[in-house]
Amino acid sequence: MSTDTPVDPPTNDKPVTDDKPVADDKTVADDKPVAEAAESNDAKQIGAAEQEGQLDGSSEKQKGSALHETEHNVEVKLADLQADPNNPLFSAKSFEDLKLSDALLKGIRQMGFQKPSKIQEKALPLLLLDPPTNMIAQSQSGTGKTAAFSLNILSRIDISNRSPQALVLAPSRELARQILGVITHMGQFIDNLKTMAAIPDPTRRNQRFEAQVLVGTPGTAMDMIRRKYIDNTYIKILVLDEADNMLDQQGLGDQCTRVKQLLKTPQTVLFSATFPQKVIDYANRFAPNANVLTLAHEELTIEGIKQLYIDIDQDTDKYATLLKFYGLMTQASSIIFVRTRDTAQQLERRMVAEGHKVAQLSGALEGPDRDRIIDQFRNGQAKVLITTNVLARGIDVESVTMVINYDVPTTMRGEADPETYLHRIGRTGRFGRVGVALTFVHDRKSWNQLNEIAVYFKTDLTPIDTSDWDEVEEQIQKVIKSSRAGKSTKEMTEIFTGGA
Ligand SMILES: Nc1ncnc2c1ncn2[C@@H]1O[C@H](COP(=O)(O)OP(=O)(O)OP(=O)(O)O)[C@@H](O)[C@H]1O
Repeated sequence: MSTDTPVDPPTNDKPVTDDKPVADDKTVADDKPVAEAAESNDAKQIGAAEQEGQLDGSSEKQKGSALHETEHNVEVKLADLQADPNNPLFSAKSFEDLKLSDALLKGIRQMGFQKPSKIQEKALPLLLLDPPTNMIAQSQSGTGKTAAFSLNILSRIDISNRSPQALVLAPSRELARQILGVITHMGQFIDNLKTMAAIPDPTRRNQRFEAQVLVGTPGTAMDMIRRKYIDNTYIKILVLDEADNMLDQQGLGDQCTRVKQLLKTPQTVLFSATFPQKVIDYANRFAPNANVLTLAHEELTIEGIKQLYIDIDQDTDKYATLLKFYGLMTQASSIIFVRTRDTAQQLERRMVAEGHKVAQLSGALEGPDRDRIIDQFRNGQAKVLITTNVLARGIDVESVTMVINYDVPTTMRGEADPETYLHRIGRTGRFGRVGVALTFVHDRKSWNQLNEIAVYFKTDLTPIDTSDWDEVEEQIQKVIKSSRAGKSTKEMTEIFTGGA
């Protein structure tokens, strides 16, 4: 039974100056404890800073721990997926059709993008409308939402003006750094473009943010605007990435609202893979009269992610089971999600003491440590990352082939949390790749929670047959090995049903 305490602010967003902060810098726990009853185990089939170089690894593909295969192979498979009208990566148009500047087209090509995805093709023309119109847009994890809103920003800014004109807010410093990396990379051929991070940074004190594009976390952005280090006069685009998450959390939602109130009627753009009903009304008020692109929740699961679960006798056996997967976890990169900071720290200590190489990142760490750890994970120096929900959303590391839900994701009230499940597993299987998502259940309660998630998404989760570990290993290995070859879902299903 776990009695650990959580409280993991997603932004770790402390004021960056040494003056007294203007406002309380509220932070919100990203994971909360749930009193776990040791209930009977009865699992059944579950059905139905100034950015000149690279800030966060996202501007260069770092394949440190990816499996090797030819780029040609990947591109052929991706082209197939992008030619299928039912696939979220499909588009009928080319980037040239989207009326982007030559500098942007060059940037996109430099990033290796051949064709837009569905969300890019649909959202961009609406975002670029004149007069600017608000947008609420949803698309599956890993389908290129960042590029969609970044291309709008980079098309709209007036480069002759050095003042901030676009502000992107994200729920974690890691995601803010990643988005900044994407925008900077994409805009590298735009002369005189300046981009900067508005995240807690003790090395920057009392300095103004002179850049056309700012990407930050809500608390810091709010604080910096109030102290006039960010000039709000010309900010004409406000983007909330992972918008449902930010608007739904009391602290972050308040901060986002304050930021918006400090701006003069910006084009307000909300993006996420999930928009649960409970935040839709708030989203509509936050971005009034928006063009809306949404999906039904049955459409949200990504085909390339093979969803498995393992039924473990009791909580105390979870650790032993985890270790059985260690070999598979280190084949490429893996993320282990746990509910609380304490579990993350304990798991790290135990695994390291037993000679395993793992890294751990939670909101308990200071910003520079967080940056170091995520960068090590991106470049493959660390292959196994233990983390909390702080990294559940948005993080894009293409070598991640396996996600383990050591704890089933739950809300603060201990109910199943389908949205967090979807975001967590979406750290793999990105943009046409495949991956494995494995969830541990260890009692009736966790089984019920996972079942609720499966029913919500109308998706099937495959149980792992623990009577033959060699077979389990072989099956997972087949998926992992095919992970960058765009293996089709049909082929993956065959692997797990013995048909291959
Ligand atoms: N048109 C494209 N062609 C090829 N790759 C692309 C294209 N657009 C985006 N990508 C790549 O796809 C990956 C996922 O993109 P991104 O991180 O924007 O997804 P997302 O939709 O924001 O996911 P999440 O919901 O998890 O935040 C990135 O590595 C990005 O470089």
